[in-house]
Amino acid sequence: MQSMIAPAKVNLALHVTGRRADGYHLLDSLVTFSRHGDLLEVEGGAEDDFFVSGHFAAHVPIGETNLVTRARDLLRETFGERAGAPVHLHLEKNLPVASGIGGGSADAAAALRLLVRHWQIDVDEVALAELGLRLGADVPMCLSSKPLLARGIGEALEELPHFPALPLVLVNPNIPLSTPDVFSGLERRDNAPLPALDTFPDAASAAKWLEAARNDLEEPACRLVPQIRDVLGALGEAGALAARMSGSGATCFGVFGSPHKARQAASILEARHPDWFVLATQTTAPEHGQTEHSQIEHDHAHYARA
Ligand SMILES: C[C@@](CO)(OP(=O)(O)O)[C@H](O)COP(=O)(O)OP(=O)(O)OC[C@H]1O[C@@H](n2ccc(N)nc2=O)[C@H](O)[C@@H]1O
Ligand SMILES: Nc1ncnc2c1ncn2[C@@H]1O[C@H](COP(=O)(O)OP(=O)(O)O)[C@@H](O)[C@H]1O
Repeated sequence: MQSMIAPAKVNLALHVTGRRADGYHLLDSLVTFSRHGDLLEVEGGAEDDFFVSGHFAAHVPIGETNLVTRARDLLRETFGERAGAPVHLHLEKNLPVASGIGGGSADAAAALRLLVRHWQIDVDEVALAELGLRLGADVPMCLSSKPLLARGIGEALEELPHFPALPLVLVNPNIPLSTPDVFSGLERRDNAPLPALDTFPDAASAAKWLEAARNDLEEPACRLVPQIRDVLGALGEAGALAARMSGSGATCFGVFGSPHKARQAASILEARHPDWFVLATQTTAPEHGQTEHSQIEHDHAHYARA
């Protein structure tokens, strides 16, 4: 059996800078990945099957739209016989679904990596990213899972080799948000790109830089789910140096000065808001991309009572 973490993606900043003729938006986004995520396991079997467990399993679509089985089928379509042997796939769904932290995209990226390894298919990183893009705009960045700048529709990636690991608290009010609905609500699509990136020696300097950056999707997302403002306010009250929404929401993150402060804030938020998803975590350093993840971290995750 082989397994891999599918880490949560956090858009620390996301500027919408234009729109392509096909309707996809042009982005300029600073993206990091968390130590926590879903877990995907693969092993050979007599026939294909796919099983989902974990706190958010009930929210995962099973069938043709699932991004894990779509990744498997895309590899079969592309590599034929070489990807022929049946596989058992098990997804432990720990991240909220449709929540702006790319859980489905991360699952797809983990499935591509694990299956390519399982079937011993020789495919280079560029070709794998091209396959990933066919599953979703966020899949190439999830294949990297390192701190990076994402441009184009999210597929033009520039890794940031010196980005620090940031202590974060992720909070979701347990309300799913549809990505296309949030993009549709944008009032402006020609916003300025990200401010110039500095070197960030620590969390405080990253939080300072965030003051001059935005998530342009925050406004339309808040119109659809006003509780996002409550989440941002609660993160601020719990001591976050900066608090923003990730992706198309509704998950927000707070940046904290130390892992200890992040855990303390998560405990406060859990006590005050037992119906929210709260997770104290840390972003991965540049030397820890998806290929190096081996073990999921379950500690300090608080899942709202269903
Ligand atoms: C907004 C972001 C930011 O990282 O994250 P999430 O909120 O999904 O986590 C991504 O751009 C989401 O990427 P992903 O979720 O893979 O998008 P896709 O499946 O390719 O597209 C879903 C829909 O989102 C819209 N879309 C997506 C990406 C993009 N650059 N422009 C868009 O307009 C389109 O309406 C598209 O039909
Ligand atoms: N393995 C999966 N996990 C989560 N969502 C999935 C998966 N496969 C398909 N989906 C679909 O993808 C959509 C986006 O989910 P997700 O990637 O969690 O959103 P976001 O990128 O906004 O965090 C969901 O509405 C869900 O129906």
